[in-house]
Amino acid sequence: MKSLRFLIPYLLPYRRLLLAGVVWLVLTNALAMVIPWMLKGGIEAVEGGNYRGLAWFALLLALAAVLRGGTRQLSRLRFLRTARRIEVDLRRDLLTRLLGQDAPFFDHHRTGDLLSRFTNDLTNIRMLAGFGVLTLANAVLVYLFSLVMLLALSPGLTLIALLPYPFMLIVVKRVSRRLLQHSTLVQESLGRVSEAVEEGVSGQAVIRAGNLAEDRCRRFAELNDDYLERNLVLARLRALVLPVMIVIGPLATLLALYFGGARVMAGELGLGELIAFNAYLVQLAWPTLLLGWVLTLTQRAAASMERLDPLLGTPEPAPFAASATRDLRAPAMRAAGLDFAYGERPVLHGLTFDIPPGALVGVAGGTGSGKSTLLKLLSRLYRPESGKVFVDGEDLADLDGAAYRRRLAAVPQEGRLFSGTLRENLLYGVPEADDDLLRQIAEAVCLEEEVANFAEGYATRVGEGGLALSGGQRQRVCLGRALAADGGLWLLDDPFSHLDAATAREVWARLRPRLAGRTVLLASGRVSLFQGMDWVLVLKDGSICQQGTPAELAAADGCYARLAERERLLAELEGSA
Ligand SMILES: Nc1ncnc2c1ncn2[C@@H]1O[C@H](COP(=O)(O)OP(=O)(O)OP(=O)(O)O)[C@@H](O)[C@H]1O
Repeated sequence: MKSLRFLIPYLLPYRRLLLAGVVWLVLTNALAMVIPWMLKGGIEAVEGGNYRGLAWFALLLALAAVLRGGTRQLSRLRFLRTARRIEVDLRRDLLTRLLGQDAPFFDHHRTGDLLSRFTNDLTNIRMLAGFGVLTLANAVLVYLFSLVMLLALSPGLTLIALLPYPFMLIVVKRVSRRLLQHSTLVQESLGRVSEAVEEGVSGQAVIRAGNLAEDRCRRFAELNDDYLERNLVLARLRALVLPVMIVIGPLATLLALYFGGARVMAGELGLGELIAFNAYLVQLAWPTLLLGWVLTLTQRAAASMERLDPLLGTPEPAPFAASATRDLRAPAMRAAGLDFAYGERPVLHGLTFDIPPGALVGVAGGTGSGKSTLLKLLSRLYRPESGKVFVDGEDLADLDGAAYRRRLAAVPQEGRLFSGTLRENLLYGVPEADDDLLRQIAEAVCLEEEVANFAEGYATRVGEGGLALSGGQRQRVCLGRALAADGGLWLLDDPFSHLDAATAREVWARLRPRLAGRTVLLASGRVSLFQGMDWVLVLKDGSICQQGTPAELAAADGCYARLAERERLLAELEGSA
C-alpha cells in the first residue's frame, strides 16, 4: 500500500476542509448514539407506565434523527469536495509531467494506456479520496462510539456479540493482496482496450482504405474478452468479501439476542437495555458492509496510483519556456563520435561533424538512414548512447533544457496541428503576433493563395490533428509555426516530404532568406534542395558516408552522387508519366 502514500501531499492542502468534514462526522455519530439511548428510555417509560416520559423520548429521538441527517450531509459534502479538488490537482500534475517527459518515455508507453490513466485511474483515486476516506472515517467513529455504548450497557454481552468480527479481519487480510494484483491486471487490460479505440479513431482512414475493419474488430473483441475475463476474476474475489461482511452483522445480533435474552429472563438485564444494545449493534452492520467495498476501492486506487507512479514519481519539470524570450543567437554545433540505439537496435554509429555558427547544412540520406534520429538527438529529444553534442562548445547534456528550447526552432517530419483555427496554429506560442506577421508567414510558406480560397480564411478550423488540411498544407503550417516563433538553431526534418518537387523548391526559396544568420540543418531525401548550401552530411545506414560542400560531393563518385542520380531518374520518370 506504499503507493497510496503519494496521495498524502495531495490531501494536505485540503486538511482544513477535511477537518471540517471530520467534525461534522463526529457530530453525526454522536447524534446516532443518542437514538438507541432514547429507545431504551422510551421502553423503560412504557414499562413504568410513564406516557409523558415516552412522548419526550420519542420527540428527542426524532430530533436527533433529523439533526443527524443535516450534519451527515454537511460532512459528506466536505469529503467529496476534497476528492474532486484532489482529482483536479492530480490531473494537472499528470499533464505537466507528461509534457516534461523525453521521447523514449513515449516510445515505451501506449497512447490509449496513458489516456486511461487520466480517466479510469483518476476516477479510482477520486473514489477512494472521497467515498473511501469518508466511509473509513465513519466506520472508525461508529466502531469507537458504539463500542463505548455497548460496553456501558453490558461488557460481557459485548465480548460475546463481537466474537464474529476477528473472523472478518482474517478474510479481509487473505483476499486483499490478490485484490491488488487483479486490480492492476484489470487496469492494464483496460489500457489496451483504450489503446485499440484510440487507434481505431485516429487510424480510421487507413482502416477503411485497407479494408482492415474486420481484422480490427476481431482484435478488439479479443481485447474485450480479456478485459471481461480479468474483471470476472476480480468480481469473484470481491464476491468472497461481501457475503462475509453481510453475515457478520446478523450473526452478532443473533448472539446478542440469544445470550442477552437469557439475561433479561434471569433479571440481570433490562428489556430496554437489550433493545438499545441491539440497536447499537445494528449501527455497526452498515459500516461493516461498506468496509468490504472500501477494501476493493483501496486496492483499485493503489493499483491506479502505481500506474501513475512512472509519471508522478518523476521530478517536476522546469517551468516551460516562455515564448516571448526567444533566443536568436546562431550556435556552433559539433558532434563527436555519436552512437545511438533505440532499445537494443543500433541506429547511429560514430557521427562526427563540425558546423560553424550561421551555417546552412543539409542532411542527406536514403530512407531509414538515420536523418530524423540525428535531428532528434540534436534537439535533445533523445540522448546519445556515447559521444557528445557540443553547442557553442558546451555539452548539450549539461545545458538548461528550457534555455535550449528557446533557441530551437524544430520542425518534425510529421508535424502535428492542434484543434483550432489556421491562425491559432500558425501563431502558436506567439499569441501577441498581429495580422501582418500572419500574412508574412503564410506567404513565406506558400500558403496565402490556398488560404484565400478557404471560405473562412485564417479562421478555418483545421480539425483534430489538422485532418481538414492536406498533408502538404499541414507541413507548411508547421513550418510557418516555427517561423513565427523563430530561433537561432533550426532543425528541419524533411518538412517538404508531402510537397511536389516544384512546390518544395518554391517554399525553400522563400524560406532561405528568412533563415539568414541562423544555424540551419535541413534533413531531406531530395538532394536538389541542398544546392548552394554551406555543407552537407550524407548518411548511410546510420554512418556518415560523405560530407562536404554540395559541389564537392556532386563531383565525387560517392553516395551523394548516387542519391542525386536516383532523384534525377525519378524526376524523369515522373515527367514522362
Ligand atoms: N522510435 C523508434 N523506435 C525504434 N526504432 C526506430 C524509431 N524511430 C526510428 N527507428 C528506426 O531507426 C532507423 C532510422 O530511422 P530514421 O527515422 O532516423 O531514418 P530517416 O533517415 O529519417 O528515414 P526517412 O527518410 O524514411 O524518414 C530506422 O531503421 C527506423 O526503423
